[in-house]
Amino acid sequence: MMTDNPLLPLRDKITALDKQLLTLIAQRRELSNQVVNTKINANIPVRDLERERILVKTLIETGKQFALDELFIKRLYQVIIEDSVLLQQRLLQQHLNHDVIKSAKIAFLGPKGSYSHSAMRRYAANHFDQIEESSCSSFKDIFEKVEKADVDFGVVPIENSSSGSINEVYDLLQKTNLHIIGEISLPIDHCILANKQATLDEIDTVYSHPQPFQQCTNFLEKYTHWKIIYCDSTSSAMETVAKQNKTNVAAIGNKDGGELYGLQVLEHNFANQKENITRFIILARQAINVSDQISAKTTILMKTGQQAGALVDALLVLRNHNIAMTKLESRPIHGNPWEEMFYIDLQGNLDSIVMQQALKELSTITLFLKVLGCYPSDNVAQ
Ligand SMILES: C=C(O[C@@H]1C=C(C(=O)O)C=C[C@H]1O)C(=O)O
Repeated sequence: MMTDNPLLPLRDKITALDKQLLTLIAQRRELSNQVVNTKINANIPVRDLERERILVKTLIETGKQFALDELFIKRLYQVIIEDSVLLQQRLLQQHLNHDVIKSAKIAFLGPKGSYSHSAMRRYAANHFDQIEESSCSSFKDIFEKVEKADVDFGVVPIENSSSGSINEVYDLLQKTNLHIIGEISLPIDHCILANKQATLDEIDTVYSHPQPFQQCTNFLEKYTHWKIIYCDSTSSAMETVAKQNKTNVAAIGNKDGGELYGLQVLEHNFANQKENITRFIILARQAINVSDQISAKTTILMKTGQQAGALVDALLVLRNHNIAMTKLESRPIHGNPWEEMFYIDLQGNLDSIVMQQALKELSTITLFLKVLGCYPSDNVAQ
């Protein structure tokens, strides 16, 4: 005989409360939307860290009355405020660039189900009403499709918190005329994905893109008998495993992608760094303007002379203008052995007076200097 689930009445109440919570969050978002209009008219910066600090402090006090934990409230509002700030940044950017792009064609490393696909979808959801997805089999292919105007934008990974820079992408940036117009960071939870019925003990062959293998070396040391096979993307690895339909093969990729190919998760969250994050950049043929009311990043490419202290001299220019550097990367210049190209991510707007002055000074002491792009920073740390 069927018995009624005793949890049902309470679960119904929880569901009803959750609906109210979402309604309130949507109302809060709408207010944030109105706030940005006032900020545009009065030229006020989007971010107000002091207001955020006082707000969270007050909420923690209020939470105490309901026995709510301080850390819980901090985490909850970090997410809510981040969403609010990113929403305002996007609205401001649309206002400045007059570009509410309804429909866009975007290239990514595919097939569907790759991390690049997830990053592309997340970026697109916040920027366009409609998209046409263009799946590519290499990073080079993505660059070429944007350059040839086969697509409007390209999304490529640039660095990962476990394995570091994605050199192939840095090398392609050296030769392209494309501009970086945005960035998006995606938490990466690698999974061992196998066909139904398979168990971890049976696996002897693992397919994936070289990147996940690099990010999971500690975990892979436990399985030295696994044969490792490189693929164009994590999703093509999943596709291969699903097609073979055997119980001794597996792919490393993400859970959602695995579902798409009918694979089960045997193990997950095993990257060398527990917080495994990949930062992706968005490429376009045209540079964008970034509002001085939001936090911006400028990426430059430069080649210094080979004399002692040449790089230090260049970095001193940045320090003297109080420009913070969030990343410095160097890559060999093809055809010029032992010469290096430097990639620098700077905190600041390309159009600001300090940045313009710093770049002017840098151009006099470097052999080559190019701005790869200025774009809104997606880092909304509090
Ligand atoms: C909503 C505002 O914009 C930003 C977002 C905030 C929020 O979501 O609470 C608070 C301060 C600002 O950084 C505001 O200025 O009030």
